[in-house]
Amino acid sequence: MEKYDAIVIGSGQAGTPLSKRLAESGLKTAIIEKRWVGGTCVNDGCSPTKTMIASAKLAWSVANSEKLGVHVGGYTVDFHEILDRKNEVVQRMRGNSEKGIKETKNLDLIYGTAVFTGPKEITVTLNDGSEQVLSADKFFINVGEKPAIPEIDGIDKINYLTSTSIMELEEIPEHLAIIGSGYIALEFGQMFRRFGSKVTILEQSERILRHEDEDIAEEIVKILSEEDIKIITDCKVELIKNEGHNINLFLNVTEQEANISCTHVLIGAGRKPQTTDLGLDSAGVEIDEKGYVKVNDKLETSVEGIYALGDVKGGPAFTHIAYDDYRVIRKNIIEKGNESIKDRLVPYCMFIDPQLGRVGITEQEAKESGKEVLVAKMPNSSVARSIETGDTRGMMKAVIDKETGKILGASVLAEEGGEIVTILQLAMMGGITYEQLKEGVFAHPTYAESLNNLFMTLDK
Ligand SMILES: Cc1cc2nc3c(=O)[nH]c(=O)nc-3n(C[C@H](O)[C@H](O)[C@H](O)COP(=O)(O)OP(=O)(O)OC[C@H]3O[C@@H](n4cnc5c(N)ncnc54)[C@H](O)[C@@H]3O)c2cc1C
Ligand SMILES: NC(=O)c1ccc[n+]([C@@H]2O[C@H](COP(=O)([O-])OP(=O)(O)OC[C@H]3O[C@@H](n4cnc5c(N)ncnc54)[C@H](O)[C@@H]3O)[C@@H](O)[C@H]2O)c1
Repeated sequence: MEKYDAIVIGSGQAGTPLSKRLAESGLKTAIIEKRWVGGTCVNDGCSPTKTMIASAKLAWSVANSEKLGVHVGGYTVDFHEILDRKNEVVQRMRGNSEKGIKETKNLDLIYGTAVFTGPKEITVTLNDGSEQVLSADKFFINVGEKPAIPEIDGIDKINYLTSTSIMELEEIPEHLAIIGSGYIALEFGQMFRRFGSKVTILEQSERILRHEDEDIAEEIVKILSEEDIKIITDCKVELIKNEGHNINLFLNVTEQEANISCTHVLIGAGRKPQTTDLGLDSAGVEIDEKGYVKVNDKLETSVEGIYALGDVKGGPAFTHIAYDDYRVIRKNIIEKGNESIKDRLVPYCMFIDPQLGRVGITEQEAKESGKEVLVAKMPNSSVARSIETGDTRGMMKAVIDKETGKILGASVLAEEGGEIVTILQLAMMGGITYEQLKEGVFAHPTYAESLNNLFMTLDK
């Protein structure tokens, strides 16, 4: 048995930088990865999707160029070239991460699948089939999530796609039906519609994006409908069947039976933690009823010296949150600090077009909490920059503490909504009030300048 000071399981967005810092601090460290360095974000998530979304956006811009007086005389989408570019981006990022690990002194990168086989002991089945038993004083679990497959009659008999396998398709689907209407459904749905697929989105709840404000969700439905994306809500997929080259989905839509025939089915119904085969019982690490590792606000598990970071601990599943988990652990363990994940801001951006940038609380959350708030709201048709660029889809809104004037949250559905909301996040971090933003001098005509106008709506 080989003994380490620290072992990181999973080379995701938290595990990779953490393993390097642990090793640099003088600890003999190993990082175990069963697949590829970089985890979901680099290999199956953020980077490949956003690379492909850039192609989809360009296709849409070309298709709509006449509105701005530019006539291009037709265009074609070469899916293979799009995939080649995506693969090149992914391989470059993965390669850089792997190189960084390999060049770090005191750090061993072991390719294999780790399973706890005792307290502070793991067995790694290496990719050549052999086994290694390793022990360490400290373990860091960063194994992430994988797509959750809903229990639907017949689902195992069809060749369904997940967010991972859809990026390896050889052809653009003729008709893509998507089960679910979250980030994965909406980002891939709009992307493939722009590549030429017919797209139908099937959501079991009464509306899409229930955690967002209703007006924001309605605006998104309107935008996607304008691109001929069909969204069916209140819909239960009861049975799925192959029918020749097609796949038939039998639906119960608001208690009416309906039927859809499509060529491909994408599952975008959430993700689940990769803890089932991790042997956490042998280590005594507690999980919740959904399989997420239970942690406190310092990311400590139920066993001293074992920590969990990133998606596997549940809660918001984003790359920047996994990375911030790394920061908390680094501060506490290497720099002897006293950091916590409690009350940290959780910004995010859904990369549909226009983007939905979000931070802090929504109007509906403010109402539920009974807090006295002001809500500033403005359509992008009032934004000079949007009018000039010819894209007035979407809206901006901010929730403000009535007593202090400080911003509590914001939703920006706009071109570069992710960047615009970050300005509001900075205001939240610095305690800047909405009145200061209303009177601030910002370069004309930028999206940032429209924040003057957003907060001026409160004068009326
Ligand atoms: C399609 C898609 C698009 C996304 N887009 C965005 C986005 O735009 N912005 C954003 O912030 N987030 C996005 N996300 C979410 C983001 O990818 C994740 O939140 C982030 O990657 C989580 O990182 P992590 O460190 O928790 O784990 P992961 O990155 O999932 O890494 C876990 C690693 O552990 C390895 N592993 C698992 N079990 C074992 C084991 N037993 N032994 C050894 N290794 C193991 C896995 O192979 C994997 O490499 C997206 C996700 C998906 C699926
Ligand atoms: N831009 C980003 O940051 C980004 C992009 C993609 C993915 N992600 C991450 O990946 C995670 C997973 O994304 P996701 O879109 O799969 O999950 P999600 O939780 O965002 O949405 C899943 C949706 O599927 C619906 N659903 C579940 N079962 C269903 C069924 N049987 N029939 C119909 N609808 C059903 C749910 O009601 C929900 O609306 C997200 O939580 C997010 O953290 C982030």
